Amino acid sequence: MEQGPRGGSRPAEPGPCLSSPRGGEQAALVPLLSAAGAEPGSRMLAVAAVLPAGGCGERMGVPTPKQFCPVLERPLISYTLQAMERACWIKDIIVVVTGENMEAMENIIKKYKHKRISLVEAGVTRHRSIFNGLKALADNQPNSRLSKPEVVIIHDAVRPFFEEDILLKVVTAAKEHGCSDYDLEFGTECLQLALKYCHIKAKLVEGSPDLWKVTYKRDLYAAESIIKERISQEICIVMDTKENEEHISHLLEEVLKTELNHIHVRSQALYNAGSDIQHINLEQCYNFVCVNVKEPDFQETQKLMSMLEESNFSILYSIVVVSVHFLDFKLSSPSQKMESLMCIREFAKKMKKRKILLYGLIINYSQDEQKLQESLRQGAIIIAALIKERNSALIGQLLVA
Ligand SMILES: Nc1ccn([C@@H]2O[C@H](COP(=O)(O)OP(=O)(O)OP(=O)(O)O)[C@@H](O)[C@H]2O)c(=O)n1
Ligand SMILES: O=P(O)(O)OC[C@@H](O)[C@@H](O)[C@@H](O)CO
Repeated sequence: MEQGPRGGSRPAEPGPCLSSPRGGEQAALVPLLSAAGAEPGSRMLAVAAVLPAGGCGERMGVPTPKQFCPVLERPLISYTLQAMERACWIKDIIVVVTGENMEAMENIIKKYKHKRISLVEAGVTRHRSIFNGLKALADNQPNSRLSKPEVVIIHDAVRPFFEEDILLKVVTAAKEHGCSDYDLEFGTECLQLALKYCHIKAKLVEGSPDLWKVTYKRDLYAAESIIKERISQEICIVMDTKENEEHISHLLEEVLKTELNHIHVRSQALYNAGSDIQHINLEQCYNFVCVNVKEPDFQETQKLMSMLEESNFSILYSIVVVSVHFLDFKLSSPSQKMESLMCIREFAKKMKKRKILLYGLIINYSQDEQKLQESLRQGAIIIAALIKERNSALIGQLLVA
């Protein structure tokens, strides 16, 4: 797949298809692709994808092939599958891996609950791997549950960042366009090969800068930064009070909104969420700030953590929970409060195994308005750093603002 224009910034989720494709030229294709949008009797375009993942990643210089290298503790290829699965109109996704990595790939599919995937054995070159993937989709395969598609998207398994709109553009181009001199001049070798050997008129579709390929070790760090940036965009403040009842939670929310540009912050009273915290999952929030106003210790945070644990939120990404406690430093010392919260350390270690990163934050609740604003601002900066860094070495620490 070639590069396409920038789409939304949210990562895709496996599971139910929540997004609906939009946009000018794509609109015409939507009824062809979406089962829900198809007119009775209209024919749906059959689309499949082949993801070559059979390379050894020599240029990366590490023993693990780059498609299996962990990024935020999850194999790179799982991010690519996650993005591909977002297009629910792609019927089959063929992943091409070497025989020796077949089992590892099966485990990844199981662990991260990827859907619509079939595995095929790789060839010695990328083109041969792709060819094997295509052969599996041909209509003459004995005992195959796969049906022959009209359009096949070929996408390197090591290009994890792309949106549904570029997939639609590529499929549209495959259906509608011919090949221009310009494409042949400035396109990739794949376009020339398609023309030379298959007499297929290829079309180059412009893509976003995010579509780059992970090739060298530094690219893994870049990928990690992009993912961290994306999952830091949503923060849910959870409090142990009814909404608007407690001034302090809302002050913190206001400061977070002004201090953390571009980040979407929203509040939720925990008692409202009840045991049904699943609806937050649908909006893909992986960051929680739990404000313990009424409870003397971190009972409210524990309640939230049990809910998160039960809901199995953390399959794809680790979740950051910042347990916030207010204290007037003039009336009692922060060290006393710290002592009463010491058990957070053991609890954080336990939660780490469930991919929940727990940190503690004590904020000075000064009666002096100016001081209070200052400590809230400092608190917001600490919260932002914890969420952006997702540093597991700092779990269970009690920070003071
Ligand atoms: N025999 C091969 C070689 C490559 N690929 C896949 O093609 C994509 C793009 O190729 P490239 O970046 O060159 O990957 P590697 O061959 O693994 O890297 P290197 O050239 O550094 O060894 C990767 O997803 C890779 O796994 C494949 O399926 N089969
Ligand atoms: O240039 P590199 O060897 O890094 O990339 C090889 C392929 O991934 C690349 O040629 C296709 O994706 C382009 O169609």
